[in-house]
Amino acid sequence: MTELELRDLRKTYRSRGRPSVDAVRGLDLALRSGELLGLLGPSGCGKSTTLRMIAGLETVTGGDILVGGASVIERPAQRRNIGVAFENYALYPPLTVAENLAFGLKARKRSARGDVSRKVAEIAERVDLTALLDARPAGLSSGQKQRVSLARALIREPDVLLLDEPLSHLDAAQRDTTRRELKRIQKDLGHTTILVTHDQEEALSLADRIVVMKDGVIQQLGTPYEIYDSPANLFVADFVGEPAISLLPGVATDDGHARLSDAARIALPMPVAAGREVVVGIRPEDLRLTSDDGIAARVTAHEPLLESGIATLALDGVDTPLVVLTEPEVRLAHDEHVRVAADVRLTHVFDAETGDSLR
Ligand SMILES: Nc1ncnc2c1ncn2[C@@H]1O[C@H](COP(=O)(O)OP(=O)(O)OP(=O)(O)O)[C@@H](O)[C@H]1O
Repeated sequence: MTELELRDLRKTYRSRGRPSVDAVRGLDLALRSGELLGLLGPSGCGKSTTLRMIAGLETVTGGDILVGGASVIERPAQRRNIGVAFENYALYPPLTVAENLAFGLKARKRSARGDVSRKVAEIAERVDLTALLDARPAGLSSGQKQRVSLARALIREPDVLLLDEPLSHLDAAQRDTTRRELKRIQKDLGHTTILVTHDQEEALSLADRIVVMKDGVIQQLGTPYEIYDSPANLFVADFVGEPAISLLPGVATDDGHARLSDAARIALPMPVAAGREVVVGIRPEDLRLTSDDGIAARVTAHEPLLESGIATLALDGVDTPLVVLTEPEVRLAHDEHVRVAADVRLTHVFDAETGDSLR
């Protein structure tokens, strides 16, 4: 069963004296029951607007939102049964954790007092908050506040769960643990979930599928592997991956190469008509330094890190730098001459004009 569906969903902001903004331009999406979908994109691409329209906190300019097959756009937020955990927690400071959780429940329907405390205890157990039920928000860490915010969204047993940048205020260590907990809780309880984030690592590690958005338009929908291994266009290739993919402009030759400059050529993974302007994309981990074959390059920077190093190379006559992951023991000097080879099967090729993948 499809639990949540967006059909040609649109939002235009109009304010007097200012040009209108098409924040969301015809979104079509169907989430399977229990699926966690990551909505990923840069600031201003329309993620929050989409989330707010689903939650009923923003009016819809066009299109439809269906939960369990029924349209909800005519329903006010409190009648949609959609749980939202906001980035800024939105907890009530004078109330204890238990009271904050109970508030979420009472706001929606009159529940018997015993029922409320049972539900609070149950959900606190689920998200590991039992020991903190009497604490107030001011005394909690960011990770704990995040869990209260999540618990408050979950306590209403929503049909759909919306998570807005759930890990953005956490430090690196908390982020790792909270991410794992979030995944466990979401899979345990089986909520159909949309997670909004601009952090690709968050999306890649948590989501069953990812939607990459730009300027209110879906660029690609796929599993984390599909998005990473087969980016649909230059934007997705560039946005997903850290360190970023190197994108090198070139011209296809009649012997199956892309000419990047007079001195630098690279084998193309598939036939492209000679003379066609392309952009060759190579991820840092798909390149290796070699002693004999490959292209001649000069080292412009090398950061030797614990697990692997990051080298930035200049190719003769090519303006775009090439970023390569190096083995942990490798040390490279500035201006050192090296040779570098790409794994042809993992090289991406895009149409220089449209930006679309040619695979
Ligand atoms: N209330 C509003 N009035 C006018 N324009 C708005 C309003 N809210 C958002 N916008 C505009 O709509 C576009 C999408 O904004 P939105 O907040 O949905 O993006 P976002 O991807 O969530 O960004 P961020 O990650 O920074 O929150 C932006 O151009 C933004 O300036």
